[in-house]
Amino acid sequence: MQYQPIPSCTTVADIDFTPLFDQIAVDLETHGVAVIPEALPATMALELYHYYRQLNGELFDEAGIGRKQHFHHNEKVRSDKVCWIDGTSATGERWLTWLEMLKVHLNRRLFLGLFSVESHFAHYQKGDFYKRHVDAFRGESNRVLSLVTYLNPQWSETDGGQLVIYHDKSDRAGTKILPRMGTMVLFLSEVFEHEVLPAQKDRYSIASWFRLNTTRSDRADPPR
Ligand SMILES: O=C(O)CCC(=O)C(=O)O
Ligand SMILES: [Fe+2]
Repeated sequence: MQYQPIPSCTTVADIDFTPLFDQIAVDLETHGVAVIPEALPATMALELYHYYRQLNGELFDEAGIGRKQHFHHNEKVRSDKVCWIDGTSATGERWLTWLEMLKVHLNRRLFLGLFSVESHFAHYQKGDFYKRHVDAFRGESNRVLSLVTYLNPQWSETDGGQLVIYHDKSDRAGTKILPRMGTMVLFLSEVFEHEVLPAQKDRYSIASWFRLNTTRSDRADPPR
């Protein structure tokens, strides 16, 4: 189905996100995973898509693996390029505000104790992939909840680039999701292994992680 933008007279402030946030909460509570097509309103999705595309790779880095002193690049595992989203652009700021609203809602509904969120725009070029992995290792990281939002106006099976979510260690087939504009996928970061199959054309997405607070009085723990 073609992605239908909502009328341009509608602004994000007019949109009631409660039904979407409720659906996310129910799906996470029931399955630990939520897959919601056309979740992000077109006004927001298109703004993010156009803003990060027009940067033309400026501010983008090769994606890495691990955090802090364990951080390294490994193009055998992943080959996409990423741009961390911060509040220095109006677009980035609006996106972070939206994530904050979702965080507050999920904390109220599910008592997850989510404290902060980090988010990057990712560009996979033809042939790029991300091998099977988890976003957080039990006890080692404070990433609790992963959210991937897709920003591709046209995408079909033959374009590859599916996200595959594996339900347990022995699951070989997984559930495949096409990275279509507005689709959101959420899952518990420590629980679900997943991978991105090689994309056959440019693939755009935003990955976000909600984190617990591990700040101690003697050690600050900034988002990344
Ligand atoms: O883009 C996707 O579908 C998932 C990306 C991912 O797994 C990650 O960045 O950790
Ligand atoms: Fe991941």
